[in-house]
Amino acid sequence: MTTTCEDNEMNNSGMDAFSIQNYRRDSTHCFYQNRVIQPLLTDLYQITMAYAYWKSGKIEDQAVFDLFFRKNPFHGEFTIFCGLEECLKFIKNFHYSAGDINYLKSVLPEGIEEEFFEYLGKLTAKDVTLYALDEGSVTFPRIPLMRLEGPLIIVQLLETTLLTLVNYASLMATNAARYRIVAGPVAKLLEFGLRRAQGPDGGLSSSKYAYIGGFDGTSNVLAGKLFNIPVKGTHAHAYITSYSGFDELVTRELPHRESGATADLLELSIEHRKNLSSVLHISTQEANDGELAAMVSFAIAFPDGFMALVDTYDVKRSGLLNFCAVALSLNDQGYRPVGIRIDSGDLAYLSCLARQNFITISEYYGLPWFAELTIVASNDINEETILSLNEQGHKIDCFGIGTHLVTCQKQPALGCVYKLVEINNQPRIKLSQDAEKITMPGKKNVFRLYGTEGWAVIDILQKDDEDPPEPGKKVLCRHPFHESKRAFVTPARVETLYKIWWKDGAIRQPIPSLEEVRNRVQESLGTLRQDHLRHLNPTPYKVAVSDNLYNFLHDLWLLNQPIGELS
Ligand SMILES: Nc1ncnc2c1ncn2[C@@H]1O[C@H](COP(=O)(O)OP(=O)(O)OP(=O)(O)O)[C@@H](O)[C@H]1O
Ligand SMILES: O=P(O)(O)OC[C@H]1O[C@H](OP(=O)(O)OP(=O)(O)O)[C@H](O)[C@@H]1O
Ligand SMILES: O=C(O)c1cccnc1
Ligand SMILES: [Mg+2]
Repeated sequence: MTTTCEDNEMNNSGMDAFSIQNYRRDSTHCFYQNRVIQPLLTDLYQITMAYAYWKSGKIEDQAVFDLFFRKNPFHGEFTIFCGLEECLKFIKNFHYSAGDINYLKSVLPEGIEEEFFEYLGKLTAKDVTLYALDEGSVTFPRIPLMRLEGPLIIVQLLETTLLTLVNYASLMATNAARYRIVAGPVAKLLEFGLRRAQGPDGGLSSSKYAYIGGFDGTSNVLAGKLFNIPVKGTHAHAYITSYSGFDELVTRELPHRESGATADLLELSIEHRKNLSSVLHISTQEANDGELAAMVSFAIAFPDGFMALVDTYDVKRSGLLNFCAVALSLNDQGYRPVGIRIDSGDLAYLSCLARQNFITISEYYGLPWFAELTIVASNDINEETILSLNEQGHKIDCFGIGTHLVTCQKQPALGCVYKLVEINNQPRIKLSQDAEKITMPGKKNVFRLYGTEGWAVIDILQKDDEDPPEPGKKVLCRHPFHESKRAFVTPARVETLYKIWWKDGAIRQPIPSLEEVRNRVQESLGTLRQDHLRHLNPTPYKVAVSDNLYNFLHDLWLLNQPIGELS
């Protein structure tokens, strides 16, 4: 299903997201565009180069650029490609306004010819062609995620913005996908990172790409509204600490869900707390009355969605006892509480303790659902914490994750680069002391070869004019730099990874919905063997070049590498 105007309007239930100042609705494709994404969101040197290209008569030059990265992030062996939809919106709307041109006149050195500004004012990306992988695909170092062809000046001018749109989106989706892998398919994952994100745009992007990468929802309300992502949340310690005793409770009554008969929820809870004290062998002496009052008031506000933070004073001696007392009172009034959140202490131990108490109560009171109450854990959780919790054994149903997820603390940037690989049909190569950094010259195509068991075996880059590999036919796959590293692969299936997304001034494929991209991530990861995905020392996935491309690359390398002289 692709996103249509109607879908968006329905999804947002008539809300006025379109009027939000910093987001605009694209007239044809009806998706939001952050207004910050515009041609001046670039590095000055792109515009300086544009002038120098223009001045030296390179207006008609045709260029090909590849956008790729050299190393998978987070010590992993895979990356999720994201950001394509944003790139397409940017390319589609690429145009310098009169205000942009005036600003550029004010910052560029004096003496720049007026005709250049006239040229810039008319510039669009209509002559650009964009090839790219599907958004949400798993990918690897050296695979060009995108290939851009078109007039040198415009394709050069796109560089920085495309990089900023792909780098963080892909890093974030990869990070989220890694959390999903360690948490397993069942645990719920909520993104709580807005307050710790790299500013408001970072916060919105992280919520979007965390969802795409496999999270179940976000606490970020605007992200929910703009991207139609499920929004979820509990409450903060402030809510609990805002009460210090029973007498601060203004409302105590809660009508029964069916009969409407009112009961004093505080009285019921105090009574249940007394009984629970002997059932759970916890003294009521140390249970905090302010905490109970806060929980009662929250339960009255949300009798159908009661979820309480239990670690404000002491999970074992206060929070759990108070929560269970209020939960039983809600049950008396015909409601089903939801669960607890633990935000400090030993999350393995406390979640097991909570689950044990829930089971005891469920058996004692004959309430099977009590054993199944949701346990949410938060507090500086990262991949390693989840792995460690898994080893220890825990009873957490849902992880709320902020700082480590959205700031990508383990690796704060994906190093995507944008390199010229061909100009006027002539290949270009960028040499480096470090062979791994040498660029792959020329227009290339990329294929994924699958084995008989359905796993992805290898990705192969070929020259654009080569015939694609065929199922059942042996393909020579070569390491791009090590002559002796070669293998024959007979694929059971061949996947062409590129599609043309933008050509002749129009988007050429249906834009997948957020849900489709999210599904694509899991489907794509599902084709990788487990050893590529494991946390510790994962096996690198092979990215090869065809024999033709190998020879082409090495011939050009020798041609361009000066021969040193020893004296
Ligand atoms: N069982 C566990 N195994 C591994 N790591 C855990 C476990 N329980 C909690 N953690 C992690 O340990 C860290 C504990 O943080 P910290 O030392 O600040 O303690 P805290 O419980 O938050 O303390 P405070 O009560 O003072 O806020 C957090 O990053 C948390 O995710
Ligand atoms: O820990 P994170 O992964 O970043 O998840 C988000 C955190 O945000 C909240 O804490 P808050 O800002 O209230 O402060 P705190 O860290 O002192 O609990 C919440 O209680 C989580 O602990
Ligand atoms: O809803 C929550 O529990 C929440 C939201 C943001 C940050 N920490 C927790
Ligand atoms: Mg915290």
